[in-house]
Amino acid sequence: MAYKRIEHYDEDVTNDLIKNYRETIRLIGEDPDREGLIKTPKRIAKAMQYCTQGYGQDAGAVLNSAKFHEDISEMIVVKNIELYSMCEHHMLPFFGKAHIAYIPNGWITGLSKIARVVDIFSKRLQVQERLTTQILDAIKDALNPLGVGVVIEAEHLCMMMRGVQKQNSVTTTSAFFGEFEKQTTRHEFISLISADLIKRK
Ligand SMILES: Nc1nc2c(ncn2[C@@H]2O[C@H](COP(=O)(O)OP(=O)(O)OP(=O)(O)O)[C@@H](O)[C@H]2O)c(=O)[nH]1
Ligand SMILES: [Zn+2]
Repeated sequence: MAYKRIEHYDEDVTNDLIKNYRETIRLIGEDPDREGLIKTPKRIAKAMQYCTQGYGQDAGAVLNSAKFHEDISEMIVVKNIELYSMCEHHMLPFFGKAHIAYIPNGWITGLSKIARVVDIFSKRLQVQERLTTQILDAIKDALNPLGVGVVIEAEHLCMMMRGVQKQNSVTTTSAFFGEFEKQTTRHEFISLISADLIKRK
């Protein structure tokens, strides 16, 4: 699958979504023909396609598009990569930060490509755990590195604005492969990101 960015919206999908969101607006007791709402179904249709554009994108192709041969065996860390995703249970946003490290094995990738991979898997309906392992697997498969570590911290609106209504909980998920399964390597990575972890009073 080629790496593509959505620069236009699929007309048929947009028209079908507009019909759906007009109906949704009506079902929640609003008037879809009210002046302030008249363009809303189209806005949501575009926003939803934007927020789920990761389905049309291939993380492996992105990582391979800027892959360079380098004999480096030290840890590379890209931290504080902001992410916005939607939980697959409520289709409400969850958002936070990803911290990613890998130890190359002859190949490195462009730093921005690591952040692009986060976007590709975030812009789908997700659970935070699967998002974490998908990022890990994509880097593992594309670069064949000695190790990969991924830590994601996120706040889930489905736990904040509804449901259990906890405003301060932060969910941390992690996935480790290869060298990062060893405690020393894992500790080095965690110590490099520890100052950046989300703090709560
Ligand atoms: N493991 C995991 N759970 C998530 C994630 N996002 C949302 N959830 C949870 O998915 C669960 C769905 O539970 P259900 O009982 O089917 O749904 P619900 O009745 O709306 O649950 P409440 O949110 O507790 O009101 C909830 O516990 C959510 O907190 C995620 O990324 N990972
Ligand atoms: Zn949810």
